[in-house]
Amino acid sequence: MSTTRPSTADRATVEFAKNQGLPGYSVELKNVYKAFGASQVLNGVSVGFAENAITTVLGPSGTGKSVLLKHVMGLLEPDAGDISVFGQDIWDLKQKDRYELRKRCGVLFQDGALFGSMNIYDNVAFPLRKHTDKTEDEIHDIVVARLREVGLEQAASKAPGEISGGMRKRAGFARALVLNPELVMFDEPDSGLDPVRTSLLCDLILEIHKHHGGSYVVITHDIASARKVSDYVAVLWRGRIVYYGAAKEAFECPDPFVQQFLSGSSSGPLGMD
Ligand SMILES: Nc1ncnc2c1ncn2[C@@H]1O[C@H](COP(=O)(O)OP(=O)(O)OP(=O)(O)O)[C@@H](O)[C@H]1O
Repeated sequence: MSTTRPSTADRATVEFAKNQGLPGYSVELKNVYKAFGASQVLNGVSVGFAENAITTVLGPSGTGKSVLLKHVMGLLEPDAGDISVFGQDIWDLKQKDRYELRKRCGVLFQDGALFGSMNIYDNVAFPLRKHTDKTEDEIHDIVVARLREVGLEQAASKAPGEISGGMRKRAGFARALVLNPELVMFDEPDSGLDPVRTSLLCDLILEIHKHHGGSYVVITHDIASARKVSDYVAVLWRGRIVYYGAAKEAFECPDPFVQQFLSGSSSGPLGMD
């Protein structure tokens, strides 16, 4: 008897994960569509991001990876489709509740998105001062611990402009972690870093994930980073998830597009368009 291989869309659903005895998903997108004017960027995206695991969303430049991330953050509203975070449909929530939900999520933007007018310590302390009633002593302990974790204890008093791009990313990572988020999203953490610093940042992501757990979503087009950090891989192309699976399987996937993309080859269905 032949068994039918489940489709990418099936494999990325909560129901499938439950049936397979796999962990559930912190985030689930079902048939999400988004256009900007005539440009259809998300064209029926269905994918889940597993609890307590690192999922990488890979895809060529301009394919909508950052747009996808902004939908998960509730920063962009889909034209159609459902987005649930921690089991709650974010667009069914009142704005106040969506805001509360967002506090359970940390984001590391491409450039760290630090406030240029604040030193590194104050940047990392900012979410604690804004969203909690903690005393300055309590905030101090948390900020110092987080800065130590990312190797920036000595840079606490520096301005973002006085440290390197890699250090800014690490500071952004420390800030993304201060509220103990259950979901952390990384928008191209490797952009602008040389291969050695990219590899070190990947080590840091793995180490901190091992220590704190949670659901991590890494958006990138860097295959080496994906190989290093991923438990699961989702490949986004032309507004759809064309592949979803365990990282080990992904790199052996026979699909010509996935193979071309994951091997970085110039021959295959993916061109410059
Ligand atoms: N707010 C917006 N208004 C109009 N178009 C947008 C907006 N945000 C994104 N786009 C368009 O959506 C498309 C996808 O952009 P996105 O930044 O998500 O790509 P990406 O896959 O993250 O690319 P890269 O890997 O190069 O960062 C692009 O054509 C972009 O111009």
